[in-house]
Amino acid sequence: MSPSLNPAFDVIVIGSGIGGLVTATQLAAKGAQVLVLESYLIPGGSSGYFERQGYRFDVGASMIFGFGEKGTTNLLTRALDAVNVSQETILDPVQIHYHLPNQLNLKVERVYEKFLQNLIAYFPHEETGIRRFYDECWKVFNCLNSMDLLSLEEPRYLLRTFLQHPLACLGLVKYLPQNVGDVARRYIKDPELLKFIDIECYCWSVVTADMTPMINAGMVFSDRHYGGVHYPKGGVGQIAQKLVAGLEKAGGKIEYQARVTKIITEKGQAVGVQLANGKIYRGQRIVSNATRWDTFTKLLPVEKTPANERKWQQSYEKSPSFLSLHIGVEAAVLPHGTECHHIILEDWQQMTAPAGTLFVSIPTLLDPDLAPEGYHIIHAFTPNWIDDWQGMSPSEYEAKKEAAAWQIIDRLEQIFPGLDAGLDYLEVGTPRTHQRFLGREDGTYGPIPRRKLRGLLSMPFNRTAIPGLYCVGDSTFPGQGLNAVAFSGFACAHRIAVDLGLNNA
Ligand SMILES: NC(=O)c1ccc[n+]([C@@H]2O[C@H](COP(=O)([O-])OP(=O)(O)OC[C@H]3O[C@@H](n4cnc5c(N)ncnc54)[C@H](O)[C@@H]3O)[C@@H](O)[C@H]2O)c1
Ligand SMILES: CC(C)=CCC/C(C)=C/C=C/C(C)=C/C=C/C(C)=C/C=C/C=C(C)/C=C/C=C(C)/C=C/C=C(\C)CCC=C(C)C
Repeated sequence: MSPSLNPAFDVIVIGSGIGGLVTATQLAAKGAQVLVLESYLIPGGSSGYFERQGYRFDVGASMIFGFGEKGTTNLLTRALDAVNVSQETILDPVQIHYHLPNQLNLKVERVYEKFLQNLIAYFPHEETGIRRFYDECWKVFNCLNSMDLLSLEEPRYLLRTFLQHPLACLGLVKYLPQNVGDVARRYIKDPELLKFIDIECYCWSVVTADMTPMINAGMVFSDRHYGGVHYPKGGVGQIAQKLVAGLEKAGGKIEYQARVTKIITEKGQAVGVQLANGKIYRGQRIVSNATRWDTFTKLLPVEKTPANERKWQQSYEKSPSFLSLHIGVEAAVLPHGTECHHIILEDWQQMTAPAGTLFVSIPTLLDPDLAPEGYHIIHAFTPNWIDDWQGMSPSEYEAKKEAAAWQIIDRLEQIFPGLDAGLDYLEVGTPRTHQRFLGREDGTYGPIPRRKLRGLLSMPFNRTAIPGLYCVGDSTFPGQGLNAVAFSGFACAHRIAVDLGLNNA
């Protein structure tokens, strides 16, 4: 064996985002020899963290679904359980505090009826429509929450699930091609209320209701009141750290600073990977947790991009990335009773424009240990395209970052007066930062439809046209979100376990 050839693994996972780690832990728990290769220093990808001057900042995600205790949709709880690890979480009593145009100032309370009452108070003439719309989202959720969530590419699972839960399966078949906008307009007429439904979608799908799949909305709009939104004690980075601990307990391995530069194919089949340092690993199955754009244009030669991937790229494009402010601030700036998550928008016309909608997360309100005593963390971020940050000198880049940061701070001042004076720490990340540290082309948050599509019908599952190669993460069904990529991980591991003939597949 040549010195650069390492022994074969059953499964090699490229990337340790939550999608990659759920795949890896599920397979290790089923007895597969698994290797995860992560280019960065720590696991987690977009769910990672970094520490500065006593603050522990989350890189990206902070509003976490999937930590509930009951049902089948609590996929993060289940993923950790499967490898005998657990994570303490803190229940968030309000999912989002919206600060919207025309003084629409509304809290999405954990208790469903309270949320409905808050919304009905603004739109009393639409009470029936509001109830019917959100109740229909519950129908989707109840279907999902009644069945084991595994690979839709595994016919025996589909048949078994259909025989056990025929009505739930038929319900999901009905909703799979639907988008939220069409359902909402069936019940709601008030244009401002429809705008509210748009931002309810936009703040996690980064597209309006017309383009947001009904299945995903069913999950988000119901689970926030069922399993609830939780924050992991110690920061979002803990989820990946715990999954890695579970992976290693189950006999799996992870290597850091291991950047895969090539997926090796032989006779058209994926058989291994090559790292930037030249090392080669062989595996029976290769899983890419990199985005589809990175997988099919960087890790494989562009000219070999399968036809179905080209077709997919005609339906989906990269969403914008984010401009992110990681702020440390004196605790006195935040009034007593401030909620953890806020959405700020001053003008409906600007909702989908770059730097239009402002997302705010203040995790120290739930876990004060993430900041020095007497201080809070504010993570403020807003969609932004990488093109606006290219082709400038280092000093121009720094100046643009600073100007953009102060515009955001000015907007935050409207909600949290005194923020500027109470600033203790400020770090600005741009789409270039996301691209560099997360290995995501253009720093994208994930795929979005190029035009109105039929719900989730065109989102690819885990297998690819290249035998032996699978994808996992937010470039696969059902898209963005930690609980969504956890589903993708469960499904990917299930399909591979069947393909490898593992026990307990
Ligand atoms: N601001 C935000 O809130 C935000 C931003 C982006 C994504 N997200 C969320 O994060 C989740 C994404 O999870 P995911 O599992 O799809 O992936 P991910 O992007 O979080 O993780 C992918 C991992 O793969 C690694 N990687 C990429 N290319 C590699 C290579 N060639 N070799 C080795 N390692 C490589 C990256 O370093 C990263 O750790 C989604 O839920 C999404 O919604 C949130
Ligand atoms: C057999 C027959 C006949 C049939 C069959 C049918 C079936 C079975 C079907 C099935 C289906 C399924 C399973 C599906 C699944 C789905 C899922 C799981 C989904 C999920 C989803 C989730 C989601 C979407 C989530 C999301 C979230 C997010 C994204 C979040 C975000 C957040 C952020 C960004 C933040 C914001 C805010 C602030 C800060 C304020």
